[in-house]
Amino acid sequence: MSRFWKPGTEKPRLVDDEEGGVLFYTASSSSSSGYGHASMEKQRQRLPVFKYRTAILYLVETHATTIIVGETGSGKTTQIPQYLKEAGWAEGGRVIACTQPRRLAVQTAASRVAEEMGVKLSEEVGYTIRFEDITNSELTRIKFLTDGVLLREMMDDPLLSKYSVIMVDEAHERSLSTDILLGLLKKIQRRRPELRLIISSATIEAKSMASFFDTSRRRLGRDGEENGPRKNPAILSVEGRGFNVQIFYVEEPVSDYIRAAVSTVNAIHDEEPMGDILVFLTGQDDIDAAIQLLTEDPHSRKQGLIVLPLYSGLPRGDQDLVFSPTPRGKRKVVISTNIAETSLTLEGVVYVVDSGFSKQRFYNPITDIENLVVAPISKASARQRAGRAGRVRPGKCYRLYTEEYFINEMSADGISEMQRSNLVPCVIQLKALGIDNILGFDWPASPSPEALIRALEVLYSLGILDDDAKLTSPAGFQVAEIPLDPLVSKMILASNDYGCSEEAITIAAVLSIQSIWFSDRGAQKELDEAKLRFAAAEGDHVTFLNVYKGFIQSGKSSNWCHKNHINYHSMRKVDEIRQQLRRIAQRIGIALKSCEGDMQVVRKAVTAGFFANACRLESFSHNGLYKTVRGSQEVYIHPSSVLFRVNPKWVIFHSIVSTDRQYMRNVIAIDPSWLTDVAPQFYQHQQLNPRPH
Ligand SMILES: Nc1ncnc2c1ncn2[C@@H]1O[C@H](COP(=O)(O)OP(=O)(O)OP(=O)(O)O)[C@@H](O)[C@H]1O
Repeated sequence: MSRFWKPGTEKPRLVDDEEGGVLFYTASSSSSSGYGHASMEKQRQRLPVFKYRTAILYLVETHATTIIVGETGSGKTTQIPQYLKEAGWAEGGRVIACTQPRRLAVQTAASRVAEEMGVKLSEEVGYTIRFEDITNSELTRIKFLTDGVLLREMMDDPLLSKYSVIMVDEAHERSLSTDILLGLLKKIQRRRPELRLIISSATIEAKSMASFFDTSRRRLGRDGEENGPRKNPAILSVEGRGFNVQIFYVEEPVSDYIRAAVSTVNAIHDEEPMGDILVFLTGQDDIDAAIQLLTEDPHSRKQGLIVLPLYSGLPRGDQDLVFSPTPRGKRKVVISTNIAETSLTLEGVVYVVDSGFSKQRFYNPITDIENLVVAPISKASARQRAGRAGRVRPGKCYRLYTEEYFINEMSADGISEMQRSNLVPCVIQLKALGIDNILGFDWPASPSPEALIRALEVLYSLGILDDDAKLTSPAGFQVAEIPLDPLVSKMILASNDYGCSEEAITIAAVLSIQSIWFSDRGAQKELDEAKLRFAAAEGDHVTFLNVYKGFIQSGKSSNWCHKNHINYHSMRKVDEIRQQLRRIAQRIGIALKSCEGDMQVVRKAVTAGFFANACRLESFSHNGLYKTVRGSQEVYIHPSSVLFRVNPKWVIFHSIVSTDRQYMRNVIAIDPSWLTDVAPQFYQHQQLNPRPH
């Protein structure tokens, strides 16, 4: 049996990192009083980055690119944009941009900076995430946004001309959008020497990033002298962090990280002084399981704990609870995915419990399947997670893996998303920005040629690229204008021909949020019954239409949602996204039209977008074994689908989740002849002939 170290029962160890220095520098005891009643301005001045204010402003002035590495919590995200503004970089109508890989980080950083500046969020300080623009084109001077949104802005303004400085924060995450953005910003710099870039992170490999941006040899003036700012990037290392974070490791590997996380939370609650706990698990399933153990299991339930989930699909109201102050005498436990890993400050958090895992995308170009799989995190992520403690007072981080594993086996940075994703969205984005030679694009880390070729092939079959691999006109340009996965956008475009754009837009809106169902723990039976009231024989997409229709007929009533186990906040969001998509559709020439209940045309429109995800029933064993038509991969219908156990012969799925098997989520029944109608180049007849048995 593995021996599980329990906090409080043995002496905590403060450990050294692999470079020999103390992993987390211990702040002097005077800092442990926290900021308490200090004024906001004093708080700002106590952050480690404050000592570097002049140096940062000097480097930004004199260098085209500045790379800033500073511990988590040192003040990079919240302070640097303010320093830039104070130094005049937002004068003359210019804007300072700060990008984040995650939506939640964008929202919280913008709120914090607005609060520190004493201004209303949406005016001088604002933010933009997909489907939510809290800025004012006249007033906003500091703008937080996801890197994906900044990429979209390039479609209207390829040189991003309104920005004076663009700070790419948390660059170590190497999200798909961050990498595309870095490649494009490097191009823009050549055309806009006055633009300044800041690349910041706690854990970035500064030297390789610097060599990527180093254009000094290419940019010498005629006489060999440099013009304007220096083209070789400056690297600044911000020393120090706010507060000490002690790191603890388990002595033996744990076999069940959910149970280990729960027992660690309970041990902290029993043994440690007050302070909230942030637990990192991998996804909603894990989180629900841990919450169930912490709140319902008589062996592990504790008094005085307020247990809250945090994941990207959580409705806004529930997310806000996480940020609300903890009532006196209680301890909040936030159980989160890696959404809380970077940039976030949860004020009451003193303890972090790190499972060592996260859900990551992995794409296989051979099978053409992108999976979300639970995989070990990198050292960079582990440091970010630990950095969520010790932000407003000293903290502790409990790692549910051994120290030896951390030092010897955990990879330093992990694999960038670019190298493990389906590249269809990335390729269309670059094409829309006029980058024709995708294979020759200057990537910070090159994607696999197979994945790129596969993406080109899919886009060609969708009619989005022509024989010269250029965007088709108008279809390719129209699809690129819709801020959704190109397969969903193609479905909307095709719905124009089938006369069902209203339905396709509703489906697209539902697919862009995590779930419209309210999954109350322990109420699975009631949820299943509620689903049956809306279930359509054609599949999940048509079921969504039934739910949306019911919601509208109820007058968008929260009561109606409650009675039907439907998440009211999600439906409000669907309605909002739907309105935005309708506006975009009209702008690009799609007629808004309903097919008035003719579900065959809706299914054809779905097929026109998702034909690459077609599957054929192979056998009824194990509740229905399917194989993908293109890659012959074994897949099953997910139990949450209305088609689970119904098993139509031919289906199309929206996405795959992997647990013990590969499960198709959001499934619709189709007629195989539609596949050759909508994508003759992709499907040759002979592939579709064998009958299921
Ligand atoms: N919402 C908040 N409430 C209270 N304090 C906050 C808040 N946001 C930031 N702070 C304070 O400002 C400090 C700096 O935060 P900031 O996000 O700028 O750091 P950072 O260097 O960007 O960290 P990271 O690398 O983790 O994103 C925090 O450690 C915390 O003390």
